[in-house]
Amino acid sequence: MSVTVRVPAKVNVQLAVGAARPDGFHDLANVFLAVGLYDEVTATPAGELTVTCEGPGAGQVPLDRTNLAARAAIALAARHGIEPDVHLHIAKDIPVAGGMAGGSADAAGALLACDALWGTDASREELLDICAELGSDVPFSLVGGAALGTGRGEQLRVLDVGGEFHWVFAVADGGLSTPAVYREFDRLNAHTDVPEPVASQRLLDALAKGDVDGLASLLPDSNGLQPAALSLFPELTDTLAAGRAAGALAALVSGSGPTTAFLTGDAESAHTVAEGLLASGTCRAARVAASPAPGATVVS
Ligand SMILES: C[C@](O)(CO)[C@H](O)COP(=O)(O)OP(=O)(O)OC[C@H]1O[C@@H](n2ccc(N)nc2=O)[C@H](O)[C@@H]1O
Ligand SMILES: Nc1ncnc2c1ncn2[C@@H]1O[C@H](COP(=O)(O)OP(=O)(O)OP(=O)(O)O)[C@@H](O)[C@H]1O
Repeated sequence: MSVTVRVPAKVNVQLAVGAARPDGFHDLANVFLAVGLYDEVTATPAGELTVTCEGPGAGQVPLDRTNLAARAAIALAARHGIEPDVHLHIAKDIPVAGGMAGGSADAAGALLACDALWGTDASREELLDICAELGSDVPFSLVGGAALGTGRGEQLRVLDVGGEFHWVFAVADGGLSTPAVYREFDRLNAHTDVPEPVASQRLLDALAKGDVDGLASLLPDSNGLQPAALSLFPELTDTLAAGRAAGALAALVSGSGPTTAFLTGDAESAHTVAEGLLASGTCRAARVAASPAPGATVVS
């Protein structure tokens, strides 16, 4: 018997970043929105813990116990006093090291798949606790939809979304390391009094109403990590400009980057913007996706 779980990618429609805390993390007001690009994680009984991965960028994904999906299986097994003897297969469609929480999605997917396979029957609360131990983005990958993440992003409040939003994601040539982007944020703000991060009520209202133009007007300044990502990856400025020129309502760096996100008016304009981005030669691939998307879900 095998269990397969489908898990979405995310875009941060707001990422307000506070000053570095003593533990090195940053307090956030992180407005997560799940988007319809998915990884699938399949858990199958095995003699020992093994991981395989297929799909774009699979070569960059570690297949040992550092893989976030493997770490999720180990954490669940340890809590229940069993061995993590499972084969995890990851069918990857979320860009790797792209700021779209691909590794976090695999962790949430593996957790749910192993829980079903092993019959450990963990409560939602226990699953969310394990997710938070694995990484700041992992709880949201489990929950999906839209949520405000505070603390380091792991404390979630579910948000209302009143309509569909249509996106294009431009995949860059190369990746960015999340810790490196936060370090660059610290360097750029070394002489600044960084304010407490707060969620924008106007942005939450736009999400709740499904107000595409309202959301578009707020996105250009909504990602506090964008200056750091652009400083480390200056070519992204050209990608953002190309997407705007192709008709996107708004353009921003997705999370820590280097994937860039473009909000469009409808599904048809998303395809037009994707074509324009590809033709511009400023990205490696352009993916169309709608939001909100459901969180980690058992599909078979
Ligand atoms: C950029 C985002 O993707 C936005 O959602 C997240 O904040 C990153 O979440 P993540 O990849 O799950 O990050 P974690 O695995 O928890 O942490 C990786 C590293 O990112 C930095 N980090 C992460 C989250 C946070 N609130 N402050 C940080 O400074 C720390 O250097 C940390 O060592
Ligand atoms: N299951 C996994 N899938 C992808 N990368 C993984 C996985 N497990 C560990 N990693 C490592 O994590 C790094 C970051 O990958 P990931 O795709 O999660 O980045 P990201 O989408 O930028 O993350 P985030 O948006 O949460 O900051 C990779 O370079 C890889 O070395």
